[in-house]
Amino acid sequence: MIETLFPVKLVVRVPCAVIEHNGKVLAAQRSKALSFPLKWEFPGGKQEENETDEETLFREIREELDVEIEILHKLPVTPKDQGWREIILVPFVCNLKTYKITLTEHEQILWLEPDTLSDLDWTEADLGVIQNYYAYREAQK
Ligand SMILES: Nc1nc2c([nH]c(=O)n2[C@H]2C[C@H](O)[C@@H](COP(=O)(O)OP(=O)(O)OP(=O)(O)O)O2)c(=O)[nH]1
Repeated sequence: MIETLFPVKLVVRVPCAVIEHNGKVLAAQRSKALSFPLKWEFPGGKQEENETDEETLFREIREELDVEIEILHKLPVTPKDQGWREIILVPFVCNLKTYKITLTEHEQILWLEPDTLSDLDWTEADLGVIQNYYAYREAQK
């Protein structure tokens, strides 16, 4: 019998935050030292075992920005096949509950007018998040 082996693809769930404040949205630039160096992303990170999406989000935002956030809305999940693994971005539109941001991992952050988000060089998966965020904003009007 001929057996075909299908390698199991790693699936990585990554909750992330589209943080709104005073009409602007926070974009974070990945560090030079990480994968996707200097690309822009929404802060967040990989889910750990036994965490809910929300628990991961709050933990990662505390770790990366040292702030507390509240969730306003869950956007559609955005999968991105990276060949050897699949990233599933789980984006949440959020507000700040505390305001003093201290960066621990990112190169820099920018607060952008929503319309100008797509001017930055985002990771590929984020392009879908931005489109879904625009659709959410349209539906709010
Ligand atoms: N937090 C976040 N990660 C994103 C976004 N878009 C995107 O492709 N990613 C990818 C980058 C990372 O590979 C992964 C998040 O992992 P992480 O931030 O917890 O850790 P990492 O850079 O050390 O991950 P790795 O690539 O080295 O495995 O998801 C995004 O908008 N936010």
